[in-house]
Amino acid sequence: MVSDDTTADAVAGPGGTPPGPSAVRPDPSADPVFSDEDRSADPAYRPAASVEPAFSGEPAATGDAVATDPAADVTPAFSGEPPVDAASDAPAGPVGPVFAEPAPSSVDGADAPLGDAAPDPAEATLPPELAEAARTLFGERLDLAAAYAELLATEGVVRGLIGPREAPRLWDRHLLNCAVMAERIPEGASVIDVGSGAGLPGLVLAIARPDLTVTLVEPLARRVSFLIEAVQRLGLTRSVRVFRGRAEEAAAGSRDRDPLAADIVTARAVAALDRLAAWCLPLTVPGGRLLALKGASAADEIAEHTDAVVRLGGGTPELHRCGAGVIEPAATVVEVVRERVVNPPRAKKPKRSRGGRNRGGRNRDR
Ligand SMILES: C[S@@+](CC[C@H](N)C(=O)[O-])C[C@H]1O[C@@H](n2cnc3c(N)ncnc32)[C@H](O)[C@@H]1O
Repeated sequence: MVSDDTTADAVAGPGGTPPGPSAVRPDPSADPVFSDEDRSADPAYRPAASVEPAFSGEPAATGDAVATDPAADVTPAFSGEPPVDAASDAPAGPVGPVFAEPAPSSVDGADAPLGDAAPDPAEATLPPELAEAARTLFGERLDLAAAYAELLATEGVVRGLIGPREAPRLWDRHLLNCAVMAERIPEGASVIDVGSGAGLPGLVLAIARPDLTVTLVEPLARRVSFLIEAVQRLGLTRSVRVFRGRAEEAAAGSRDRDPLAADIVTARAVAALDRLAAWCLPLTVPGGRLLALKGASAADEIAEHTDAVVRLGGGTPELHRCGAGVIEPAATVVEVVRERVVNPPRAKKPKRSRGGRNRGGRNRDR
């Protein structure tokens, strides 16, 4: 369905759901935002038979994104760094640190059969009943939020990042629901949004809170391409950057790049709490916090995964209702403080026999 020939340009430039209840809807945790996009269309996708277990749509809030992550081979890079070749995902030559031009429609998804789902910018119109909440949360940046909503309802749908049925529900389900997380974020904080997808909640927070510096971490090429263009079109290049890669890669750093870290790490609909803690706590400065936007499963996840979170250096996860009195119902956010720095277990060296060969090898030679 949707091709991703935009990848090289996208990574050359600088720069999907969830849960959480919304102002007028039931808990969406069981109803992921992303459309069932054709994962095989993404160049980072590896078919189940050759690399990994079958991919069953988007990882849900409790899903196992690691085992099924089709982006395992992606070369991590900041936007502005050397691009990734669209076809192979191999690093290509260097390019200037400028945004890619918005991709021509012939390569960014116009080939996809849109049918009745042809995007209608009017669907991104702020419903009157949500206007007050939106004004409260976005203040004088409400126009910017509206521009982002329109981008999601048009390009986001065309590129298969947002299901067409989501377009009329963008404000309550996504923008407002994510924006309320801002109340848990201190003034001037640095934020890393893990598994940003189409920019949720990271871009929403950057819009609502110009005092924040936000890094969007996302491994999949097509989403990164969208994020880069969104950052450019919304004029957020000074406060938002896009890192293409997995959270684990962002935290590990490389020969050329320091590990990433921030005061606050956010995530929505990326993985269950134990896995999220394993990915996100290493990205959190000591004393900083992981904020996971969750749905109805939040309390169960806390009960199930507290031990694992604590083993990973986190404090006891706390459940917070955000946006009370602004959106109905309030959003559910699980908060974990990084209390201790726990180093990942070191890989064991293979045991060697006296002759210097490992046992497995000797046995095999027999
Ligand atoms: C269901 S989508 C949610 C997107 C967005 N947060 C939202 O709420 O709409 C999950 C996202 O997590 C990303 N992801 C999966 N594993 C990841 C990892 N290890 N590090 C960073 N992102 C990851 C996927 O590529 C995907 O874009």
